[in-house]
Amino acid sequence: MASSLPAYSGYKHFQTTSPAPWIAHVQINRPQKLNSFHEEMWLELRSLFNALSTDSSIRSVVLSGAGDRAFSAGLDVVAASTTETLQGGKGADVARRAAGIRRHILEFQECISAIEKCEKPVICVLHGISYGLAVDIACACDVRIVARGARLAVKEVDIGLAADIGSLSRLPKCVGSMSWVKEVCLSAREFGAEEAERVGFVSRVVEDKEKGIEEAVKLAGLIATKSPVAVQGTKEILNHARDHPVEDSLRYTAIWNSANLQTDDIKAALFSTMKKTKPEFAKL
Ligand SMILES: CC/C=C\C=C\CC(=O)SCCNC(=O)CCNC(=O)[C@H](O)C(C)(C)COP(=O)(O)OP(=O)(O)OC[C@H]1O[C@@H](n2cnc3c(N)ncnc32)[C@H](O)[C@@H]1OP(=O)(O)O
Repeated sequence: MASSLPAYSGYKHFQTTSPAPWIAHVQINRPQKLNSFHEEMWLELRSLFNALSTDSSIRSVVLSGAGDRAFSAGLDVVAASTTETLQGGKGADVARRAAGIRRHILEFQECISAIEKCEKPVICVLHGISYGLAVDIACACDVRIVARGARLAVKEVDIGLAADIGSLSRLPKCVGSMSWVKEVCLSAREFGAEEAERVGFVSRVVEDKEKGIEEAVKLAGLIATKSPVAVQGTKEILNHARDHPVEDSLRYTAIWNSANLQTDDIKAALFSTMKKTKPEFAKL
């Protein structure tokens, strides 16, 4: 039975509970519209993940979508069609209109990047419809689990735009084949759970959403038993390594660990290994 997390009860479109110590389970909570996102939601998403990032009582996060039908159907296309940005922007000339639109896109990108920047590992469970913005979000997560029967698509070309909130930037870094990335991004064709696993986009396929959440919570629980200094450092260094040459990554790692090797957690972990006990680590 999950317990409530009062600090996160004020979010209108996300329900956050704690299924086990140190773990937050965030659910996108707009199932009647297949968890499609309007602006208030992505602003809430940023605020929520920024808060989780520095919450020392949380060590790992699970992200899923409420309802049986969708992780998310992506951008709320009804709300979006009336926004200034998709109506061509406001301003006296093209430069001023472009500046407004650019700022809007950058802010939207930042909201999704809040998941990647969250200091705690984020595991997402994709089920049902996972279109467009859902893939942008999944790409920003650290681990992806998918339920059999899921229908994923980098849908943006179907609504007339080049994806601009992260899929085109992150998907090539999540999977090995640029040919496959181009195929799904250029065509917006759907792909399923098995294909997502075959190309390496997800690390496992599970029977259904419930099983996915169960496995995600179990994985989040295992991560939470480790030193938070080690876990948060590992996320930071892996994300840095993804975007930099090996030489730069090695230098960054050395600098990062010149502080973090001084942690008490190493002594505690080594002691527990020798004594065959479970280490306890202070909050971070
Ligand atoms: C600046 C740009 C930045 C970011 C861009 C992101 C791009 C994207 O996310 S692209 C993807 C956009 N999403 C879509 O194109 C999906 C649109 N929806 C559908 O095609 C269908 O709803 C479906 C997902 C195939 C499911 O069809 P069906 O099983 O027939 O269910 P529905 O009755 O259509 O849906 C139930 C209910 O949800 C509402 N809804 C579904 N998707 C959206 C959506 N994306 N935006 C807003 N509302 C959505 C749908 O209208 C229904 O609502 P009712 O009130 O029951 O009518």
